[in-house]
Amino acid sequence: MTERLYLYDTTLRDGQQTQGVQFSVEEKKTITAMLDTLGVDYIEGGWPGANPTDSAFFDTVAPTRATMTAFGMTKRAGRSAANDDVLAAVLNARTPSVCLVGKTHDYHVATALGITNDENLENIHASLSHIVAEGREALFDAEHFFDGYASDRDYALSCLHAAFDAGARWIVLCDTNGGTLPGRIADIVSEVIASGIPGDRLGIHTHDDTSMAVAGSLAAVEAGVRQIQGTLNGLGERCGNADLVSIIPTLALKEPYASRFDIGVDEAGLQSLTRVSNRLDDLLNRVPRPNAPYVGSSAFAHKAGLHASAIAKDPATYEHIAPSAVGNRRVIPMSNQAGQSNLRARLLDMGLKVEMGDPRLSQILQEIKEWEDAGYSFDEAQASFELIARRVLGQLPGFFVVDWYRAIIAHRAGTGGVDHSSEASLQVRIGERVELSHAFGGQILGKDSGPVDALHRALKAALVPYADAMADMHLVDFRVRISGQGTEAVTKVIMKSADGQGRNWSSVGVSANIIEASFEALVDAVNWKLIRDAVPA
Ligand SMILES: CC(=O)SCCNC(=O)CCNC(=O)[C@H](O)C(C)(C)COP(=O)(O)OP(=O)(O)OC[C@H]1O[C@@H](n2cnc3c(N)ncnc32)[C@H](O)[C@@H]1OP(=O)(O)O
Ligand SMILES: CC(=O)C(=O)O
Repeated sequence: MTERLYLYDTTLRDGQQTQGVQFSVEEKKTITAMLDTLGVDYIEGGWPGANPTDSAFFDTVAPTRATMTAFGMTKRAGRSAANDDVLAAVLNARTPSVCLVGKTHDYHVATALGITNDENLENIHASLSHIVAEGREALFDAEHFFDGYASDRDYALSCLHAAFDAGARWIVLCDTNGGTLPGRIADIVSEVIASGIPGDRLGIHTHDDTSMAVAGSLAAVEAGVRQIQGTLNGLGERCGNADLVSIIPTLALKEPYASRFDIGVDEAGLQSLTRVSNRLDDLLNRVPRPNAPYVGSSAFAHKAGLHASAIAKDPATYEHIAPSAVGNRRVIPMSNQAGQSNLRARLLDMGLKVEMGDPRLSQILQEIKEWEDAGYSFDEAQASFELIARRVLGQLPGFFVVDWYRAIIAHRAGTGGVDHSSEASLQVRIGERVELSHAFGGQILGKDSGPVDALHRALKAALVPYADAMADMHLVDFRVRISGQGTEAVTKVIMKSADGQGRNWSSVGVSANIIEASFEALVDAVNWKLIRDAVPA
């Protein structure tokens, strides 16, 4: 018999408090749909009345399976709950559930609110009673509860009981400043339960300021709380909130949780997790964190030769779960840490079967190690690795040859605006055909782009017979790293590209000259795309 453990998502509220994150109404709706498909129980949509976006979101969002929740704060002192305009705006969103944050730390009551402890208790009780009287499910976010408990245990508890007695469905214990460690959270939760608020009326809301928000949430569950609040990808104020993308699979797949709790997320929801996490990054125009637990592109990447060798025998040797359970996939990257097992696995991924002991395997490994010695790195540039392997195996089609290229940038001070600050020309041969092209850099985020963009455009324009393949290819990330010092320094460029068919790939270029390194990575990226369109893997 499993017990219900409720998931409460605050990506659209605390997640929006992340520095640099500003969701539009449409983005909020997209995220709402993602969360609803994932299977969380509550979606905190924002603070109606606090800003036009949140108000418009609540006015227009489609009905959800999850309980849509509006967030606000307890009423101000000196007025009734019914006469508090901030509370009225929250209720006007007409959500089935309302979460109000209130102070529970005596220091904050005095310093931030400037009122007496009793006035604050009255604000909490009256506000939560008002929500309940309006027929809504009421939640109380007990702000700074753990710090308040350390400062004045009895007062902090009396704040919780004021909300509980008013009929709040959930009392959510917030580690607002993120400084409380998991063991302490567990101890305090046990004491709250001993004070008379049962665990199935308690929630936990942690922040990641000590990198332990997930651990703190799990400690609270073990001590008895039955609601966890968190955000997708750990978005949130300062260092972020507890990451639901880690919490969900941990609860669903790991003991003692998996057999004990029902978290309402089914197998399909769990398998959508990697896609949901990447989609959020995409909306935020962020590069997904490769080492994100469960869903990162490196979460199941086996770089070391010994690991890859054992993985080929049984993936459980170096994987804590099957990557497919969370919609992720296994990667066996190539690098100077690799042996023949990595190599054969990678080649197989590309559709190239090479028998163990084939001398070309050693030749590819040797070349990879020599290239890496010269500054390249293939574990994060699998497209460039594939081109080397195909060349050694005699399976690299000759799509085009670049005869020459030239890139220039122009800067004219005081002209009051330059149409194009970079341009590039090049000549390519495609069989017998010779194509000469010229392009200007475009605009990226409203600014003139650089010479690499101009080269990219010129190359795409020159590859006339491959126009269709080029049309849906674009650059998604470009990273430059300098290694070595002074005149010995080399520049490594890692270029990440994508196409309209949902493929992502990375290529590498190395040179003392940043344009040359970039162009090398670009040519690899284009060749890989042409191979894939000709030979889908
Ligand atoms: C821990 C958390 O993350 S809680 C969520 C916090 N989220 C946000 O603050 C984002 C949305 N906030 C806002 O848009 C604005 O702060 C608003 C619209 C809510 C309020 O704006 P303003 O009226 O201009 O007030 P301002 O933001 O300057 O200050 C907040 C006021 O609320 C009071 N207040 C803070 N918490 C509470 C509370 N729990 N109960 C009652 N009053 C409170 C403060 O004392 C302060 O009052 P003061 O102006 O008399 O000093
Ligand atoms: C309510 C909230 O976000 C906090 O206390 O951290």
